[in-house]
Amino acid sequence: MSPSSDAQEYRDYGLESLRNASQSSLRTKLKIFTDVETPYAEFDTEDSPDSLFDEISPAATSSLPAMLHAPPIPGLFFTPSLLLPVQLADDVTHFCLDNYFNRPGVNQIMLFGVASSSNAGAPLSGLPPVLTTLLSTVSSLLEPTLPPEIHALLFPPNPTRARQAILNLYHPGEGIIPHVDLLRRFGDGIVGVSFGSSCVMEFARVDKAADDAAAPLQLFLPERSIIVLSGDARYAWTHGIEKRTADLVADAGVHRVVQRGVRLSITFRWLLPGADVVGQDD
Ligand SMILES: O=C(O)CCC(=O)C(=O)O
Ligand SMILES: [Fe+2]
Repeated sequence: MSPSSDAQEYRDYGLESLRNASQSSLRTKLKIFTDVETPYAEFDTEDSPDSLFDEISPAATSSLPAMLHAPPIPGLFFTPSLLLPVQLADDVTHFCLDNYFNRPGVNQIMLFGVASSSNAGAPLSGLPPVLTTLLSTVSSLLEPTLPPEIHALLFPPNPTRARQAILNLYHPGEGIIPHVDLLRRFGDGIVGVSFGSSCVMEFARVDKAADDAAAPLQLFLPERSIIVLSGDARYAWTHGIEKRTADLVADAGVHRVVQRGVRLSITFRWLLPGADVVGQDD
């Protein structure tokens, strides 16, 4: 599927109601544009399509158990056994909680890293060192499991685009409405890491008339796991997380209930040209 305008995106993917949901519950977002030369922070309480969180509405589990393995969605890559080292996951979690989620009500942070124009070979800079370490570890972990072109899409040797890291903090009972990441703002190749708690991510066809549009596919994301969305998984399927306090998982034929704890996710996305202008919110 080729990217279309955001207007169509809202119509087709239900993001209008997502916007409304976030308007009724303005949450404080801290938007930090990081750049080695000119770091600064901007507090932003405006609504934007990045505010996808739901209010707490605890429910039990869904009736359908989630899978432990990647559902057959082209461009979705997930290896359940591929986990970040515990020490790095702890370091990232503590750094983020201490530095970004240390004020009440903040549950979403956006950080931006840019390629250094003077040193094309340097890693993307501007992100805090713990996140550049995270990126390089994720790159090494994923390399043997991903098709080379997908690895190169996510981790090009000489990045030319700015990278956004969006940090989302979920308490049990919170979720994120099914959505396609903004088409005009973000490019192809998205990588997400879970910290602190597992959750179940649901995928649904954007095209409701498609043969496989019947029921959303549910994937269990353990803490420290890594998920990659590209191609159809990025453009032709929505992803979301149900507001639940626990998830039902099918594990070798046995159904398990997995309680949710506080989950931090870090999602890296490429900003499209022009989308890195400060304050531009579509
Ligand atoms: O929490 C997650 O893993 C998903 C976050 C997400 O989809 C987003 O911020 O667009
Ligand atoms: Fe998303």
